[in-house]
Amino acid sequence: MEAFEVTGGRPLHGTTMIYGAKNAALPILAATVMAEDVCVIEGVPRLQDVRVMVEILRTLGATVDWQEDRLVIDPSHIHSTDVPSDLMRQMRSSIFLMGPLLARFGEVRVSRPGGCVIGQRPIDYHLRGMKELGAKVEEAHGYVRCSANRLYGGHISLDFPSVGATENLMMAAAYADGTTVLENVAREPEIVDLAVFLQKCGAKIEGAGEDRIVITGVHHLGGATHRIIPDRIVAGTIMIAAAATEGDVTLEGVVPSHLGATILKLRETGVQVTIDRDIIRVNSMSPRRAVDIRTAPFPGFPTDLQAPAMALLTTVNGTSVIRESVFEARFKHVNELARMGADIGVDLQTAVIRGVNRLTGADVEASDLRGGAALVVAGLMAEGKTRIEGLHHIDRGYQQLETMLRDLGADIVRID
Ligand SMILES: CC(=O)N[C@H]1[C@@H](OP(=O)(O)OP(=O)(O)OC[C@H]2O[C@@H](n3ccc(=O)[nH]c3=O)[C@H](O)[C@@H]2O)O[C@H](CO)[C@@H](O)[C@@H]1O
Ligand SMILES: C=C(OP(=O)(O)O)C(=O)O
Repeated sequence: MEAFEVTGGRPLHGTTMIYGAKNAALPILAATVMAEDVCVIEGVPRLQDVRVMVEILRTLGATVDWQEDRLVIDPSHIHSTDVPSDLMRQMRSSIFLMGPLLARFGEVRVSRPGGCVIGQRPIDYHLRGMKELGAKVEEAHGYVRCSANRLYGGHISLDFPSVGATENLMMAAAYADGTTVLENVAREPEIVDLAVFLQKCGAKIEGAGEDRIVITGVHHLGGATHRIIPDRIVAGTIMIAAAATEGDVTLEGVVPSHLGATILKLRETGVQVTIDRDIIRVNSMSPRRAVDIRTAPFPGFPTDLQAPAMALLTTVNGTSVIRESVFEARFKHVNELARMGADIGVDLQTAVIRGVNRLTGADVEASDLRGGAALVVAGLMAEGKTRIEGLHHIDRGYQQLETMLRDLGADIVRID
């Protein structure tokens, strides 16, 4: 079994370039099945989830070729609308095939998606939305089949601004007859990126990035060339790791406005963060302070950075409180951080972190993607050696995290 071996205590120093966002690339790759011509998607990160999405597209009949960091996708020979359940199980983002396949081909068959186990993660908003657009939804034997001769514009208001449901419904509505109004939708930058890609293909979408999106359906989407936005969660993870190791790191190729809440919180802890166009520098030479964090949909503090932020807070002076308001079970990293000497109490969705003098290296296991990243941050801070198992979770969302960190001076190796 693969593991990371991290010897802590080395401040991160240097410059790193941030690659394309997993959470933007995955819905955009799924959306290419709606195009009638070749699409070129640039800046695609080489991650496990992307490999699974490529395999799904190929299984459906698309031609997909890697050219450096580019994916060239020809969807013109898609012959199946049935996403195999072994691929569905491998990641949450497989659900993004539902809207595009249904809209373009009139039917889709999927099973419940897999992904990080951080809560129940139902797909009821997705299904209710598809029904609102005129689809027949049948669930049996663990499969969901949606069908419709044509989808029709509708008025849908989400109970919670779900990122995935916003994206799935926006894609479906792009190909429906008439106008769709989506309300109480998510405003994440990845939603804007998906809308920009769809617009390049010919879709008519207004309001992406706000809480109300209006889509006027079209009957043809062409191909397009599109570059994926930089990964704000990877950037945030590196910023937190720099702060946690009292380092000095410059990130290039970022969009600082995507990281507003993260920058504010880091500054509140006493870390110096400077911004110059698409460059962020994190300098953390002085002692840090405890802070309280509440995760929330964008522009709030991202739930995907909750675990790495918790690792950082384990050794700051005072007591920090983290409230996880997006997912009901996203504290699995707490027990592993405790093995390393962290003092954290959890009550439902609230964690109270009492700062300790230092963490000590231990054998720990990642049980989800960002929880895994938190253990890496903790390992970089800890005295001695930390061995982190469960790398398949981390590899879902970080492109060779160990190489990126080693280039910044960390002592981290992947061992078998
Ligand atoms: C591939 C991708 O982009 N993943 C991101 C996406 O996940 P994902 O799109 O799965 O997250 P959602 O925004 O949909 O989930 C938010 C909350 O809504 C609930 N919910 C969602 C859909 C639904 O049909 N019913 C329902 O109850 C979920 O259980 C959760 O409690 O947004 C999350 C919240 O920012 C991030 O942590 C994930 O990294
Ligand atoms: C939870 C995440 O991913 P997914 O939605 O793909 O499980 C994540 O990226 O942190």
